[in-house]
Amino acid sequence: MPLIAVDGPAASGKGTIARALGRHFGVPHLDTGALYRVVALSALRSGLDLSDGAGVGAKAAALDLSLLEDAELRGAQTGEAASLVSALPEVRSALLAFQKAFAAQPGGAVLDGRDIGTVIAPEAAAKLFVTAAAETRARRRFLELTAAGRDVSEERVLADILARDARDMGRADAPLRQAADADLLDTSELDIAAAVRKAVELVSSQLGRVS
Ligand SMILES: Nc1ncnc2c1ncn2[C@@H]1O[C@H](COP(=O)(O)OP(=O)(O)O)[C@@H](O)[C@H]1O
Ligand SMILES: Nc1ccn([C@@H]2O[C@H](COP(=O)(O)OP(=O)(O)O)[C@@H](O)[C@H]2O)c(=O)n1
Repeated sequence: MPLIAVDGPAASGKGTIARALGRHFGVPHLDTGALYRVVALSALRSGLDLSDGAGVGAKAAALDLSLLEDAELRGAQTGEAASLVSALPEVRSALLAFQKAFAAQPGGAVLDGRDIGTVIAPEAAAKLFVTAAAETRARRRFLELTAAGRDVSEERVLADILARDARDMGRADAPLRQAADADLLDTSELDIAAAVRKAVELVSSQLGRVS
């Protein structure tokens, strides 16, 4: 059964695509970014210093999955904090086993994140690296946040996204990068339906199937 890895920068549409791939191929989906967001939210609420590897690592080891439903999970502050805590090796190693176990399900799986094709599931049968122009990504995230009732400016969202991408690509432990065997999917000029169609086509071809 197919194991599919989807990576890419913030608001590129990787979650939307990964969810759709899960439905199309009939495999469960894991949004790994949400795990880092849960850790960030726990750390923020406990007043931890976000560079405290041991303290934040303990939050990752005792993952409070009820926070997946928290209203603040998708907020910009949580995303920024997630990008800070995700650079801590203690946090990455505490989340490794959970993600690897999800990927190893006998029925297959699709995971999206930053290091799925490179670290979590390098053996994946199909890999996509989803990207889009930074301005396009900022626009999408801005629309998403304002639809959720958040008061943000598009300029601020763009600045946050650029800062987060730089940190995610520049960290020593599992940096964001395209795996050598991943297909690049630029969604800048594609709406959701077209992006999903293209993703299904690329993954089907990697799996040696007709889409
Ligand atoms: N191709 C697309 N065109 C327009 N909007 C998109 C596209 N893909 C995703 N979106 C929207 O952009 C936002 C971010 O998408 P998401 O899949 O959550 O990105 P990521 O998981 O990469 O952060 C969501 O509101 C989503 O509905
Ligand atoms: N596999 C992953 C997934 C997310 N992350 C981190 O978690 C943060 C939040 O991830 P996310 O996927 O929810 O962010 P968006 O792309 O949705 O904005 C990212 O900025 C990364 O720093 C990671 O390091 N490794």
